[in-house]
Amino acid sequence: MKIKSVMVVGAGQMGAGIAQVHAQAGFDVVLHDLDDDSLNRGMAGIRKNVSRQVEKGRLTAEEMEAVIARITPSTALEQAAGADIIIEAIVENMTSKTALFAELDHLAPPHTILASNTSSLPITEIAAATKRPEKVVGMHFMNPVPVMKLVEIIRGLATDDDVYETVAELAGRLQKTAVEVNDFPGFVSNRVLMPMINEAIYTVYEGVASPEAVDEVMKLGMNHPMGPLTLADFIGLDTCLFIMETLHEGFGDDKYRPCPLLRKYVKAGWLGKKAGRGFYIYES
Ligand SMILES: CC(=O)CC(=O)SCCNC(=O)CCNC(=O)[C@H](O)C(C)(C)COP(=O)(O)OP(=O)(O)OC[C@H]1O[C@@H](n2cnc3c(N)ncnc32)[C@H](O)[C@@H]1OP(=O)(O)O
Ligand SMILES: NC(=O)C1=CN([C@@H]2O[C@H](COP(=O)(O)OP(=O)(O)OC[C@H]3O[C@@H](n4cnc5c(N)ncnc54)[C@H](OP(=O)(O)O)[C@@H]3O)[C@@H](O)[C@H]2O)C=CC1
Repeated sequence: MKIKSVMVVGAGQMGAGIAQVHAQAGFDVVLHDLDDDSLNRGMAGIRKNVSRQVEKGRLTAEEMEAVIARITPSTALEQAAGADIIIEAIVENMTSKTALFAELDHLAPPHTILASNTSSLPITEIAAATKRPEKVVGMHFMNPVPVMKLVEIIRGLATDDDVYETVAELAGRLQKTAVEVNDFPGFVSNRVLMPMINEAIYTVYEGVASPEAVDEVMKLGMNHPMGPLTLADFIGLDTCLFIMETLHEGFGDDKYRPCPLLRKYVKAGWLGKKAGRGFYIYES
């Protein structure tokens, strides 16, 4: 199937990035969120990102306006009726995602692919909330979406080969590389990345070193572009905790136990960069 129209649900840091890369690749995109404030924040982030490309001389001001004009912000989920693919990027919570997928299943035409950008939750379980599990797939973009080349594509138990091919081809049209993985908690990316971040948080919790020192060790010693605590703040500490909980529960293995300091920060509302405070303090 050739994708022509795209809907992205959730206009947070990932949803906005996903809408941006599709608009830049020439697709018409509906960007949905629950309220106008979230949509305005998402659209402002997109404008800021695309205008950086104008400053760097890669796009003209007219091209920038054309990219932004291809994105229609909307609070009406009924727009699902016009989409060939819907990419969900709402909060990393199974109850919220299954409720949304059940609703999308009612609103979208039978041919529409329902994709989830989940970081860790089982695609098979999300698919079971619909009557079209064969058309449900994981399409896991990396943050920041406009920069990172990978899309991890996750096959649920029932995902059709055609659906996998269509989504892999779509990733190619976005200039990204698709990597196929099977449906296990955390897939590959977060099964490997998140325990490293959780362990870095333990080193701070146990007083082994300050956040700055931990980050410096990993940047200078391992050539990571960001230290793990800066990266955790960048991802969002709520999302990091959700992912660790999914790994812990999914494998039943205590090696995935979320660090108590991570829980404490999330309870305090210190969610990282998006909240202005996490392991570091950010100016708005
Ligand atoms: C949790 C999950 O489920 C999965 C995940 O996503 S895990 C997170 C995966 N992501 C990472 O690991 C990111 C690690 N960090 C990095 O790769 C780099 O620090 C970075 C790309 C974010 C920034 O790179 P940098 O060299 O330090 O900064 P900088 O020179 O300012 O930026 C490099 C480019 O990225 C762009 N960029 C930086 N931050 C950006 C953002 N938030 N949004 C969009 N573009 C951004 C810049 O405009 C610049 O673009 P050009 O090369 O086209 O000029
Ligand atoms: N952060 C990251 O680095 C990565 C995250 N992901 C995954 O992407 C998803 C989104 O993460 P991220 O963008 O960071 O999160 P954010 O918190 O930045 O954004 C989530 C957005 O979804 C909105 N939302 C919540 N529930 C609904 C709903 N039922 N319908 C429509 N919109 C809704 C939120 O609105 P409000 O604020 O009003 O609640 C918010 O605007 C998660 O599944 C996450 O695991 C994947 C790769 C990387």
